[in-house]
Amino acid sequence: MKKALTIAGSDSSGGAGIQADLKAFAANGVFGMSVITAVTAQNTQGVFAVQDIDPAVIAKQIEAVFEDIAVDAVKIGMVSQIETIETIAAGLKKYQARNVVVDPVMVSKSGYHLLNPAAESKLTALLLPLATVVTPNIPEAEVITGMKITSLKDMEEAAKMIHRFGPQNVLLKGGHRADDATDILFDGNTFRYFSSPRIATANTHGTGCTLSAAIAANLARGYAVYDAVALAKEYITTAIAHALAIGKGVGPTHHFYDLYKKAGVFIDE
Ligand SMILES: Nc1ncnc2c1ncn2[C@@H]1O[C@H](COP(=O)(O)OP(=O)(O)O)[C@@H](O)[C@H]1O
Ligand SMILES: Cc1ncc(COP(=O)(O)O)c(N)n1
Repeated sequence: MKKALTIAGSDSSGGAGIQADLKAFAANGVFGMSVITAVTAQNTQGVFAVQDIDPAVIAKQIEAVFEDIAVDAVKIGMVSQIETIETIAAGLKKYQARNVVVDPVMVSKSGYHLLNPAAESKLTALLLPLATVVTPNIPEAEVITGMKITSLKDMEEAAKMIHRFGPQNVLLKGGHRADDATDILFDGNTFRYFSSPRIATANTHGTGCTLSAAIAANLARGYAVYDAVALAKEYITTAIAHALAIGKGVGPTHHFYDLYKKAGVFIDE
């Protein structure tokens, strides 16, 4: 079985972060492992506290995994602080990690800064060059590029600018626009579009985490980047279409819809 590692923050409500990644790994057929960068006290309504993990302990988690197990892909999510980013970059280089998907998580849907704004340029400088695919949403792409993004043309322009920071591929997600949910993949030469109708739902907690983890799982299984993204886009669309109205706020995506359906489990219980 292929093995994927998530390096990210814990979401106590299970909808985003490490928890979403491990569910997406399992549902996409890979063995999931985790390096926890921060513990958040979070639910569908907001983020209430964050404890960043000591960088020495992050380094040890990375070491414990890579010294023992062959890692087929890595997904990076919430990275909190400058020292966290430096530690992760050093670890990925030391172990020559491959199939690295960087989700440049900055601000939660509830408006909480999961990345210290002082660390934004560090993330761009140290993690983007190590990425096989970087997956910014529109607000993150605006921070990375400094440009305002409204149209698909703007998204293409921003993807080009982000590519100059060194990732092999940029997947600029269009979830935050009003139109169809169109994501753009740029490999330095060609733009490819992944589109789905916008699903009318309030429950989109963890969509970015889920998508990037599914891409990492597909890369671990040997899919080329385009196919890994195409399959992950199908996965996230199904997961959003059947998102769960859990909690009082923005509910999580449904990771096991297809499996539950096959098993005859009453999925909306
Ligand atoms: N309402 C929606 N309907 C269909 N797809 C969506 C919807 N919202 C987001 N997506 C898709 O979910 C994925 C995550 O996108 P986005 O919400 O932009 O990321 P993030 O969670 O990082 O803010 C993308 O593929 C995006 O197109
Ligand atoms: C620990 C953690 N990591 C990431 C996110 C972003 O979630 P989203 O995918 O909804 O933007 C989050 N809310 N919490």
